[in-house]
Amino acid sequence: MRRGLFSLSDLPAWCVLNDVNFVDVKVANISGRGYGLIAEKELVNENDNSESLTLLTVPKELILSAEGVEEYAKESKDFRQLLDAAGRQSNRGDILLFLLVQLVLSSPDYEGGQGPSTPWTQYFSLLPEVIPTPTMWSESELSLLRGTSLEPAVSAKLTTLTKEFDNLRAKVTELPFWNELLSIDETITVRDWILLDALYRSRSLGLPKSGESMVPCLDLVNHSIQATAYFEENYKGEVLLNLRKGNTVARGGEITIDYGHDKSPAEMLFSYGFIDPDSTTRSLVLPLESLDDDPLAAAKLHAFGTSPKLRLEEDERGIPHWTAPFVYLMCLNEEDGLKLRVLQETDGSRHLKMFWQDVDITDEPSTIRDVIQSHELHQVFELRVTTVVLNIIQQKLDELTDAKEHRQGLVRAETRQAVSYLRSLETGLLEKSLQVLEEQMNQLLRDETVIGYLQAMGPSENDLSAEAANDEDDFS
Ligand SMILES: C[S@@+](CC[C@H](N)C(=O)[O-])C[C@H]1O[C@@H](n2cnc3c(N)ncnc32)[C@H](O)[C@@H]1O
Repeated sequence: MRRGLFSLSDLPAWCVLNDVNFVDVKVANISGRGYGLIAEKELVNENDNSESLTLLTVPKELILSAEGVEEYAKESKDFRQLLDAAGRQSNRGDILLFLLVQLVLSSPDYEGGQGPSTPWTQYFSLLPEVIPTPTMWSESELSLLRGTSLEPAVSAKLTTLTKEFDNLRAKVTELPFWNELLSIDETITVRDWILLDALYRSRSLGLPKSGESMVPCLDLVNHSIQATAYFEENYKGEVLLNLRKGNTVARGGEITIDYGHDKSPAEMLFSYGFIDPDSTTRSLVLPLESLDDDPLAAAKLHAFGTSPKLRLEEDERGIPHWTAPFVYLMCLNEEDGLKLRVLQETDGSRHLKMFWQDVDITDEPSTIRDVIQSHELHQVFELRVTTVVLNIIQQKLDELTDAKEHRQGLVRAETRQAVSYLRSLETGLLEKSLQVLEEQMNQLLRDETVIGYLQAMGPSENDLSAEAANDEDDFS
């Protein structure tokens, strides 16, 4: 659907009308970052200054939160109908529906009849049409992600967004206005839904009282690890942007906030469409799949409860560490002491229970790593686990280095640059992790219990251990 027009020069009047107050700062174009906030004069907040220096105040009524959505539903019967038909599953989903309404109300194609506009209706047109997040990339750009940890995440997200949009269309068939826009005329397509999701993901923030919300004007502030400002929600429910203590911003200098310095490079690119080399932790997350020949695979996945992941992260000394509690479940079986049982309650309901040596770990499946420590064969278990993790990392590294660049189609220079940075960070982390795991494996292979166990297993198992680092098997 065509977007409405609302330029930066219209913003001051909108702010006056809606009680948004900028103090000594203004919105400007920032090279390579879209809009951002800059100082109109030198801003100083001394360390010992007990008063916060507030640069922006946004009234509670403008905050787009779960409460804000409900307020609008009270004012607009049409929106309430839409929410009742297709919403109330999650705060995010309801906010996306609110944004969908604003997209329609603010479009030059809109011919009226859908209830009152809100301050957001006009403000929506100021928001970018193109967000650099991967869900909005072209096929050629997406192909650059091949082998990275982001490839499965983006593909899964696009599948979810398509399903959400199809669901939305199915749920509004009884609402003629929306049915026409979404299904008959197809004026609104899945591309619009992807845009709304990207806007939400890249511009929402967690407020202490209102929860995950979008705050107009505060969402124009860019990120830096050396952030000069921070936001807060005061007792009146207003959102404030304050200069940090001990900070000075020169006239014309940009005011920034910290979007979160514990995010991995892939998460940063996924949520915001850029990687800040200074602010990302050296980490990556890979989805885990059960071992092909594990007869208990489905039960273990069910008992684990969440989708299993392998996380690699470098500490401050640059040493990589891995966490993947599910790999312990992958490598343990009945004969080791892992039991999965379906228990029937007196009311007839059935539950899957998981035990390690008769200790019930159903509620805390991730504690498996700790509870096996006291077992006499725990070094043998560690060897299996290390072998599996090592194989996963080796395979990922091969995928990453084997992926050939697909040169067809348009690829923006900034996208190519971001992906190439991501690839080099992930390659480095995988290589380092591999080295550490190989050392761990060699140490385990020198352990007396492991040696004894492998000898007892006979020559074939022994040969296996000698080539463990390259082995596809899991020793189980
Ligand atoms: C909350 S918005 C900030 C305002 C935004 N620049 C605009 O024009 O509306 C977040 C988006 O700003 C851009 N951005 C913020 N900080 C950035 C940075 N340090 N480097 C590059 N882009 C940045 C990214 O496109 C990100 O998705």
